[in-house]
Amino acid sequence: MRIVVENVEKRFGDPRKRELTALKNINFTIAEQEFVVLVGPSGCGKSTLLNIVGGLLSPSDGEVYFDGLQGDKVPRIGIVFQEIALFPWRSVYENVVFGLQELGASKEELQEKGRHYIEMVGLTGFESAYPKQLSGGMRQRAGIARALSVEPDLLLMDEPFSALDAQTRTIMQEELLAIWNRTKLSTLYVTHNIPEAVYLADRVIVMSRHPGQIKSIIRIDLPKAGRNQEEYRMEFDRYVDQIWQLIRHDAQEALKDGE
Ligand SMILES: Nc1ncnc2c1ncn2[C@@H]1O[C@H](COP(=O)(O)OP(=O)(O)OP(=O)(O)O)[C@@H](O)[C@H]1O
Repeated sequence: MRIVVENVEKRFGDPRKRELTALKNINFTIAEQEFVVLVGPSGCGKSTLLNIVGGLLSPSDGEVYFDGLQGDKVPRIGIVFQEIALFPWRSVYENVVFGLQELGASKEELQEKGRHYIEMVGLTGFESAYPKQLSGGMRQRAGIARALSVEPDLLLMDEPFSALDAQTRTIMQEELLAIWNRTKLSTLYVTHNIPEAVYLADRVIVMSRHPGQIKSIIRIDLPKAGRNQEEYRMEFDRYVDQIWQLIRHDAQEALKDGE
């Protein structure tokens, strides 16, 4: 199964007045078990593209399809946003199994999968806690468990750690990689943070802005586990620098435009 994004274009606004072309000529694929990261300056259309891939927005032109999905099965998509929208009146367990409940899972399945994914994100013991009793990092973990619990064909993550402090963010990146190594889900991940992209990605899609287009697609040829170790430091930094050089000009322009 492969996700194909073909000739996607997105225009906002009234065609009779001034339209904004947010995305133009977007073509890429996400292979089975591939972790693809979108990076680019503010306003280049990362979130718009993620929402189109997730079916939350429709493209003005082009299409997104799941190639090789069995029969006429509807793809399952798990989404994690920057601010996790947990239901405040539901416990961690009730939040995590929410999607499964919507899909009509049996009570046994809810319990089994709830336990499994809560354990996977390190929240065992907090099943009955409510979101307001959790730290920001724990809330993100619960949101990740909720997205995983439906066992999606594609996991979408839009800046999931950007509201966290730097230390928590580093820990969460490591944990996400460990979780990904267990689930191997096809993933599309949006971030501003270039080292985060190099740390997590099989491939990084670098975008430019006005209109949002793909500037380059870079394969990160470093072992997935341990790429932050000393022995890979030089290659890691070279990737970070290569991506920064591609983004730098657009990022400066975005700053001038106040985006
Ligand atoms: N609903 C909308 N109506 C009109 N314009 C929109 C809408 N959503 C996004 N845009 C515009 O489309 C462009 C891309 O926005 P988008 O939020 O996708 O960028 P981004 O790369 O995710 O930005 P950031 O990194 O700052 O979150 C921007 O110029 C934005 O103002």
